[in-house]
Amino acid sequence: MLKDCIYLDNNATTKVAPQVIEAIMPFLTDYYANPSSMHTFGGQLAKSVKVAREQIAALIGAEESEIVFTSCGTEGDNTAIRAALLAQPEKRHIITSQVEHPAVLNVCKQLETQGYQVTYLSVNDKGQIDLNELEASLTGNTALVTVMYANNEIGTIFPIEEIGARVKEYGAIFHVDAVQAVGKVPLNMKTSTIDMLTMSGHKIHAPKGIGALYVKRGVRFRPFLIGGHQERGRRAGTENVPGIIALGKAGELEMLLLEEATKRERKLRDRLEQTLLANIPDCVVNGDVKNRLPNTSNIGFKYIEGEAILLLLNKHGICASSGSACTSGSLEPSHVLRAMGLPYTTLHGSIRFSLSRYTTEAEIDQVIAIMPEIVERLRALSPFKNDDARWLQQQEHTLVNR
Ligand SMILES: Cc1ncc(COP(=O)(O)O)c(C=O)c1O
Ligand code: FES
Repeated sequence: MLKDCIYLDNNATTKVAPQVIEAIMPFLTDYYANPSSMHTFGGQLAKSVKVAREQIAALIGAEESEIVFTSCGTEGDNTAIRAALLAQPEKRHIITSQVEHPAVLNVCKQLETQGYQVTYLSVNDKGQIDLNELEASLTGNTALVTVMYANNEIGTIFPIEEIGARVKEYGAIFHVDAVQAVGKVPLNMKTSTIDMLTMSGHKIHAPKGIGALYVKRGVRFRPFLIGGHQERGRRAGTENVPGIIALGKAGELEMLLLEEATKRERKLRDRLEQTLLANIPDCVVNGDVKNRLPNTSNIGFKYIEGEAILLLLNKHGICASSGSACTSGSLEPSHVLRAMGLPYTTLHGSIRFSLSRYTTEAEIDQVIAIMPEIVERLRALSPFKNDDARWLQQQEHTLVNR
C-alpha cells in the first residue's frame, strides 16, 4: 500500500501520531476491561478514561464534566442539533450557513421535511457570513444557531464570538462545529459564548472513529444514542476505550505543540501559496486570507479542472484534494465555492492543500517545483484558455442567474 507520499490532505484526515500509538497499545492488548464494570480491573480503565477526558477538557478550556465522547465529528454534529431541538420543543427555527459540512447541512435539510424552518446564511466571496443577515434572521422562535468555526475547504474562520453574542441576545442555543479548528486555533470555552462544540479525533492525529462533544454546564441536553448510562447518560454504548485514550493523548500533544506547529505550518503554507501565485499565471487564493486556518490553502487555477490537477499530482505521489463533490459521486462543483459566487473558471479548477506538523520543507519544495508544469500541461489541452470563449461566458451567465 502507498504510504510514502507527500501528504497535503490533512483536512481530510491526519496521520496518527507515534506517541498516540504508543499510548493506546496497552488498551488494545492488556487493558481490555469494561470501564463500567464493578471490579478493580474495570475501575482502572475508568480512571484512564477520566484522564483522557481531562486532557480534552484542558485543550479547549472546559471542565471534565462538560466532555462527552462520541464516535466522530458527524455524531457530535447530529447529537448537538437534535439535543438543542429536543430541549426546546416549542421553537421551530434553525440558523446555519450555506458552507457547512454535510454533517450539519444534511441534518438541517432533513429537519426541513419535519416541519422546521431553516435559514441558510449566505457568504461573501471570501466565505464570510454577514452579521447583519444573522441578526435579521434571529427571532424568539430560533432554537439553534449552528455554524462551523473554520471551513474545511477554504479555511475561513468565522467571527464566532461576535456570532455568539447575537445568538445569546435571542436566547437560542449556539452550536459550533470546530472539527477543523481544534488543534489549529487556541480555544477557551470558559470565556466563550459557545454552548456546544464538536471535535473529531482523526483531524488531530488520533485514529478515526472517535470524537468529542463539549456541552456547556447548564445547557439542557438530550442524548442522541439511547441505551446504557455511559457518559453520565449523555451517550449510550460501551466506551471506545482505545479511541478515548488516543484522543486524550492527541489533545495533550496539540496543547503542547499548537503554538509552534501552527507558526511553522503557516510559514510553509504561505511559501507554497506565494510561490505558486508568483510562478503560475491566472490563479487565485480562495477564502479569507486574513481570517484563515494556518494550514489550509485553497487555490483556483483558472481554465482547468481540479480533478485533472489532482490526478497528475497523484502521479507524482502528492496527495491533495478538490473541494468538489465530484469525488463523492456528484458532478456538481463544491457547494462552498459556489456559495462564494466564484466564477465558473475558478470554481472547477480549485484545489486544496492542507498541511500538518509532519509536513516538511522539502515536501513543499517538491510541490512548488512540479505545479507549474502540471498547470501548463493541462492548460495546453484546455478549450477554455481565455475569457473570450463564448461558451464559457454563457456558463458563467447561467450560474450567476441560477
Ligand atoms: C468541518 C467538519 N465537520 C464535520 C466533519 C465530520 O467529521 P468525522 O469525519 O469525524 O465524522 C468534518 C470532516 O471532514 C469536517 O471537516
Ligand atoms: S467537474 Fe468536478 S468540479 Fe468541475
